[in-house]
Amino acid sequence: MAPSKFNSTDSFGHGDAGVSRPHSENGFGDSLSLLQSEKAVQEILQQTPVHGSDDHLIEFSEALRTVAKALRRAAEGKAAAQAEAAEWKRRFELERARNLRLENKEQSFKENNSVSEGGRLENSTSQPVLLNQEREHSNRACLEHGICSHEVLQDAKDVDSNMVNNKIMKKASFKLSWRCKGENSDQHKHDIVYFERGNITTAERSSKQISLKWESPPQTVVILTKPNSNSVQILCAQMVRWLREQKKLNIYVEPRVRAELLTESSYFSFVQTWKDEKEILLLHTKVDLVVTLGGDGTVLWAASIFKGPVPPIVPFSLGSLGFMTPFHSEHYKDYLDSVLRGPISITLRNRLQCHVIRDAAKNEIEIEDPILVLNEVTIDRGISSYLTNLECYCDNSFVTCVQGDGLILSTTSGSTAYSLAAGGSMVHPQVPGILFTPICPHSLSFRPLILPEHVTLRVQIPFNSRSPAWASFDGKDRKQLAPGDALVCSMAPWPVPTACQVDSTDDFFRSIHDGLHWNLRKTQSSFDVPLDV
Ligand SMILES: NC(=O)c1ccc[n+]([C@@H]2O[C@H](COP(=O)([O-])OP(=O)(O)OC[C@H]3O[C@@H](n4cnc5c(N)ncnc54)[C@H](O)[C@@H]3O)[C@@H](O)[C@H]2O)c1
Ligand SMILES: Nc1ncnc2c1ncn2[C@@H]1O[C@H](COP(=O)(O)OP(=O)(O)OP(=O)(O)O)[C@@H](O)[C@H]1O
Repeated sequence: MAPSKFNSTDSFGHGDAGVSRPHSENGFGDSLSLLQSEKAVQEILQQTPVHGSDDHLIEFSEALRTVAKALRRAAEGKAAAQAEAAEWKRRFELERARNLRLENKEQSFKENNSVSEGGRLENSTSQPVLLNQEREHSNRACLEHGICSHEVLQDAKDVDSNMVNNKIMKKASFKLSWRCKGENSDQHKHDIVYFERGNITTAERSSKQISLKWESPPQTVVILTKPNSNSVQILCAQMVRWLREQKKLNIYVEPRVRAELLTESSYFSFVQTWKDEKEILLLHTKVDLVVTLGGDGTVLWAASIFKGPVPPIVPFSLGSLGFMTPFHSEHYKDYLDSVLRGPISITLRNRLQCHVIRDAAKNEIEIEDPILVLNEVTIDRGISSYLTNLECYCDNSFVTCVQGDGLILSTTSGSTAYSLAAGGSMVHPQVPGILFTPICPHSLSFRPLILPEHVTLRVQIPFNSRSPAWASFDGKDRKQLAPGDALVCSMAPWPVPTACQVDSTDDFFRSIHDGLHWNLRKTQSSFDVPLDV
């Protein structure tokens, strides 16, 4: 992301940018007064009908309209800057938390000479050095061999919560690399585009198949299940027992599921769970693998639990459609066996990060927490019978105004869900892009778009909108957007890695064939008589 644009309210590119100067220059004070002034100007314009003969009034009202436009742009600049400020703040806090964690970790290794049995953390005086070396080595490996290497996520201040049977639980490390079909060597070229002797050649493509290889065995699994289903409950109990007895894994489930298991038998008392939101936020530091039992909704649910990094997910299909659930539950032992052994193909499913920017909160530094979606964010008319009136911007360029039932901003994973029903294209989940799909637009020429992954989209509810709009996130958590509010949306830095049954492409085609019966048609019969060629 580009550096903060606090002083760039004049970069909307609509011609009269000079009007929206930084606050001290334009004489209007802060954005609050900007928007109040805009409202006041709009009111004057509405209350004062101008007749064809009033030349001065026409001139005056034109000038007022220009001022109103300039004020709106300044306010929009503020909304974008707020979103960006929040993003930088979040990054800063993440970085600070990471540094603190590393410092604590090294400190705690210095203090504890021999932390656990089993020789894992013996020779602790040399451990910090080793950790540094490991980290350096892994960083180098990351740069040399793949898109990302591993990170050992032992949170020092969470040592207690990560201790099971007096053993420190260390997250399993793994390496992700491109799997190059047909390429003999493991060599990777890192420049994405080559420019040699005047010829431009692409070398790396982000849509190559990604392979996950465990560098230490996974130890902890969380199983997430669809509620209100007997078959899911039965399978869950069998899987927990098998993973514990045959694979010696630590197992987490949701509090509801733990209660169900304990009602069945006290045997399941080893199963762990979490108490509150704070513990859920730490789940990714303890869990090596996520297993979902349900349909696509359960995968969406699993993704929504992880507000930051997501461990690899193995989605078992116990629903009716299952676009994102390629594993059949009958063969769960074979599948889990091979996943735990690795290497496995994975699909890195991008998520969208959505910020709701309230007009009413324009003076506050804090804005609402971002919401991450795996399928899509939808802005629609809710229960209102009026057309939506959504002003859309891509980075700082005006895109269009959506007048219709609403707009879907979808990931490529979500392209087979609501966006598809609204006429959007189906897109392979590893294609980096954001789908811009209108819902029942009241115009003959509004075709859906696919935009590059790096853009920031902003959907603004104008003050003259007849009614509020509603945003929903993966079909849930509806939020009202009042006139003046905006939704800012960009690609999140934390994708959802889902295990493939075969590979990303094979799984994708299988899902559209089996799930949608895509382009299924009786084969046309051949001619009965031989063709005269
Ligand atoms: N008109 C529509 O098609 C429509 C309307 C509302 C919501 N939805 C979709 O439902 C999703 C929420 O799913 P849920 O299971 O929690 O709700 P749900 O139980 O109402 O199921 C919605 C259906 O959408 C399917 N689905 C979900 N994600 C999919 C994907 N990525 N590809 C193909 N199909 C997918 C599910 O399998 C299910 O059959 C939303 O994110 C939205 O995409 C679709
Ligand atoms: N662990 C969970 N806790 C709460 N709600 C869940 C959980 N898992 C799934 N859900 C919700 O339950 C609903 C149904 O789940 P899911 O889509 O997986 O099942 P399904 O409808 O049988 O499958 P399909 O979507 O393939 O038809 C969804 O709305 C989903 O958000």
